[in-house]
Amino acid sequence: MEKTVNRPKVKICGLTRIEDADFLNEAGADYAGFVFYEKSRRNVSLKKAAEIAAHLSADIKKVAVTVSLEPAFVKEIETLGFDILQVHGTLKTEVKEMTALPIWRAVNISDTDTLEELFAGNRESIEGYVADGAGYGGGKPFDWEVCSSRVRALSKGKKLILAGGLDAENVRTGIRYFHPDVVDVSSSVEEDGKKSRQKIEEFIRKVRKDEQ
Ligand SMILES: O=C(O)c1ccccc1NCC(=O)[C@H](O)[C@H](O)COP(=O)(O)O
Repeated sequence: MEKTVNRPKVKICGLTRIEDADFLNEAGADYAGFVFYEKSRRNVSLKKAAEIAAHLSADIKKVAVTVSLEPAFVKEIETLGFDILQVHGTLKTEVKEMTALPIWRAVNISDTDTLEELFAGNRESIEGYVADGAGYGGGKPFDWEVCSSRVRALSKGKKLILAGGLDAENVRTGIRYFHPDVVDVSSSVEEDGKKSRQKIEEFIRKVRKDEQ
């Protein structure tokens, strides 16, 4: 018998095609992530992101996923109607000061010894922490066993978004470890580098499966 845990919302990250929006609508995702990072294979232009976003159901929140976001880019993201700014790398002071959008601070965990440092600072200006694996959208989990209680404590009072190598097989374990508000996935819901309708549906089904 599985112990009852909270049912988190689901973010599907790295949309690159209009049909990806259809997949999220059909599967009932809660958040859609658009990657603005030139080095990523999931990078999209603002124009392309706007085109895809226009096909999303109104109740799916749009997350702009960025790395060391430049202040000059913030207004453009706001103009396109994004709901949340997700910032990996450095969170610049000017960015915090200039936007009213909720900020999700991503912490890419590679060295568990430095976990506390990753969560340090910026606390008052952020809405949530994305606890993510090493690399950007790398599809690898961090050490849940070593980190879960510390991550829960460090993110207390903020939203916790669990990311990094989640898939339909491990997501319920991740939920039990972290009790996240949101689970965030990209790599495992792809087939040949493209989002897969079937994998997205399967992932969301697993997250929302009734507890027994
Ligand atoms: O996905 C990317 O290419 C990416 C590039 C730059 C910054 C962040 C990126 N993805 C970050 C995410 O939103 C999450 O880490 C992602 O959904 C989890 O990815 P995965 O481990 O592949 O499931």
